[in-house]
This record gives sequence, C-alpha cells and structure tokens, in this order.
Amino acid sequence: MVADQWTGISEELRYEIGDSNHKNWIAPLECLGITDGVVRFRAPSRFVGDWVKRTYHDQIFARLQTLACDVSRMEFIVGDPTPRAAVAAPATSKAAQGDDLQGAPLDGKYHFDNFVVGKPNELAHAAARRVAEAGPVTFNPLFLYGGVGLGKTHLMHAIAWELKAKRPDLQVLYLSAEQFMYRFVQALRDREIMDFKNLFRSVDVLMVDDVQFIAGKDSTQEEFFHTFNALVDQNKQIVISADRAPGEIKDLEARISSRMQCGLVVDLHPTNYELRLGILQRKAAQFAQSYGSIKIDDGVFEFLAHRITTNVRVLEGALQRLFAFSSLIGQEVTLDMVQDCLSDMLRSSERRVTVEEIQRKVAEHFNIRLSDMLGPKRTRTIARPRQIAMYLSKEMTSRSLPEIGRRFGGRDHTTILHGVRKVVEMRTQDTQLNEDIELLRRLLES
Ligand SMILES: Nc1ncnc2c1ncn2[C@@H]1O[C@H](COP(=O)(O)OP(=O)(O)OP(=O)(O)O)[C@@H](O)[C@H]1O
Repeated sequence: MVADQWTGISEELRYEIGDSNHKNWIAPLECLGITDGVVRFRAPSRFVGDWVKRTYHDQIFARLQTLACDVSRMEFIVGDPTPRAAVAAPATSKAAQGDDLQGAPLDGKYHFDNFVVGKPNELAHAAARRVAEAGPVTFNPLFLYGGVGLGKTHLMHAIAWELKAKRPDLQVLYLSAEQFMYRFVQALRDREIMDFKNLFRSVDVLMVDDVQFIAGKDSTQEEFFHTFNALVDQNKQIVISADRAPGEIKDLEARISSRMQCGLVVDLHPTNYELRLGILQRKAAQFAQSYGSIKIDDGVFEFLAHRITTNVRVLEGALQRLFAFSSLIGQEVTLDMVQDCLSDMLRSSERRVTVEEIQRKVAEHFNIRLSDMLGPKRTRTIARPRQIAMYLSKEMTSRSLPEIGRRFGGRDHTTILHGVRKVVEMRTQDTQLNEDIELLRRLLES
C-alpha cells in the first residue's frame, strides 16, 4: 500500500526539491513497503541511502505519516535483497569495488540523441561529443558553464552514456561537487582517506557537476585540487560544469580557477527562440511515447517558445503539464487551454524586461533619441517608434496601461491604449513593421 503510493510522494518531492536533486536522490529509491511500522527503501548504494536519510528524512517521513499513521521509522537497504546478494564478495581493494566507484545515477533520457543543438549550445555540444569519442585527450579539463537549466547536466550524462557504450573498459565517474564533498568528509570521518584518494585517482574519466558548490569549502577544494592534478598528470580526462566561468566563481581558490582554464572553457548561452521551438518539438515527440499522442493546435509551440524563456526545465515542465492535462481530460491542446492550464507558469516566467529597456532598444533600433521617445514631439519618425515601444511594453511586461503611461513621460492611459491598438492594426498591414517588431522582441528576450 505504501509502496503503491510512493510514486505520488516522489512526484511531490520533485516539486519541492527540484528536478536535479530528485533525479540524483529520490528517483533511484525503490519503496519496498512497510513492516511493523518500518518503511523500507532500496537504495542503489550506501552513499545514496545515507544522503537521503541525512537530507530528506523529514520531508519523506512527514508524507509517509499522512498515508499510514503507524509509520515509526524508515530504513534504507542497499542493492538486491535476494539471496544472490548475500554471497560474500571476494576480498578486493576498496577502490576496485563497483559500489564505491559508483557516482550519481545517470538519467536514461540524457543522451546526445535527444539533445537539441542550436546556435547557443553548438560549441558546448561539439566539445562534449569530442570528449565522448574517447580519443586522445585534447583539452583537459573540458569546462562547461551556463545558467540554470541550459543543459549542462544533460551533456555530462550524454558523455558518460556514450563512453560507457563505446568504451566499457574505461572507469567513468560522474558525480556532483556536493557528492564529492560528502564522500570526502565521510572518508575523513571514517579514516579512509587513502581509499578515497586511490578511488578518485584510479578513474579514467572524472566528471564533476556544479563545481561552484565547493567554492569557499577549503579542505574540499584542497583535495579536489590534488585529485585534479593527479588525473591531469596521468592524462585522464576531466569534465567539469558550473553555473559560471571559472574566473567568476566567488571564493574558488585562484590556483584551481587557473587550472580549470587550462583546457577548454565553453559557455552554454541562454536559449533563443529557434532552439526553444526545436526543444519543444523534440520533447513533445518523447512525451507522446509516454502519454500517447495528443492533438496540439498550430501556434501552441510558437506561443510557448515566445513566452517561456527562462530555462529549458520550465519549458519542459509546461509541456509535460499540457500532455498530462490533455490526456486526462481527453481535450486537445488549444491556445486557450494553454493560457488556462499554464497561467501560473506564464505569469512567473514573464520576462523581466522593463519598460525602460524596451524604450532604449526601440530608440536605438529606429535611431531616435531616448528623450524624444519620452518627450512631446509628434512627428511620424518619432511617434511611430514610440507607439511600438508602448505596444511592446504592454505585450512584454506586466505593467498596466497607467503605469506604462507614467513611464512614457506621464502620458494618459488612453494614449497608451491608442498606441497599442494602432500597432496591432498596422502589424496586419505592414510586413516590414511586423518584422521589425519580431526582431525587437527577440533582441529583448535574449
Ligand atoms: N538543448 C537541449 N535539448 C534537449 N533538452 C534540453 C536541452 N537543454 C536542456 N534540456 C533539458 O532541460 C532540462 C534541464 O537541463 P539540465 O539539467 O541539463 O540543466 P543544467 O544546465 O544542468 O541546470 P542546473 O544549473 O540547474 O544544474 C533537462 O531535462 C534537459 O534534458
């Protein structure tokens, strides 16, 4: 009974702790059920079990209690509980044991095949592909960086999958910097630091995600630095990711930051409209396999790609919700339904572009002075760009007409409304103007 409801709890936790934590820690757990008040989970390694117990115990426990009031505690067991697992492993050095080398679980969806390539990520993708060929080490480390949800983890997992498939002989270790620190601290505590060092130095490819996490953590940084140097000296490939460039990570020791810049540092740029559209199409095909096909009206993907520009994870969440909703109630996905079903997401991902930015960009584009945009002049060369800026302010910000009016030199809201209507009308008749507006919108979104 508890095991049946675990999927629901796991999904709730995804919202609470985020996709990436969920993927690393909660998704790999299997709920085995409840006996005498003890809820048992199977974890893929002791490391995962310990971590979940320390970090998410309260969140999981509170939910379990709402299901079965006789829950008294949780227990994590490791590996396969059948008698096969009871066979004693031959005595091997710790470093050679699979469980110890086990990094974070790899997501089965993060392959190169389903990574959509566009201008903003083509270099990062090409570099990742090169590393995944496992040819001679040409750049070491490969340092991938970029904002939240732009595909760093996806690319790292894709490298790991590809290497596992092509070169099963290689020891590939992927983990987050947080896990690196946890294992280091655990090794210190258990006096197993030599095992720790041997383990990390015995890998052929080391991949560390979100390295900014160790900034400011002195002894972890120190150990990381030595591991890093030892592997580079042996010509072993290292792949690192972070949310910013090495030189910009606050409290990261200068010697580490400079070592990281010795290889290839590549940036995943924020997505552009075309990339978002491509990702939506690709993900929709994937979702159709799990949820069954649904009918999606023309213009829905374009609308989403315009409106949800924050990060790909949010875009994916939006699409998933539409699929779930549509297949549950058996309704096709129309623009109206999208606005209804995703109203919270659309509100919160409203571009943080400001009226002032819009005025500046539009003034630059039409080569007029900002003071004229705000001032009283009514000549066409000034009034037209001003109306376009009003229109974009209404479309791209959540400001009301009176608020926009105040920002346009204290104009009345009816003047703004008139400007907006005028542009809506002109857009249908003047293709050049329409293109100008689309261009401006994209510039402002990027
Ligand atoms: N170019 C892309 N093609 C397909 N899916 C993508 C692409 N970029 C990102 N995604 C998807 O977006 C989601 C978030 O990506 P990912 O977890 O790799 O981001 P990240 O850069 O590691 O973010 P964070 O900084 O939060 O760790 C994933 O589901 C991933 O598959």
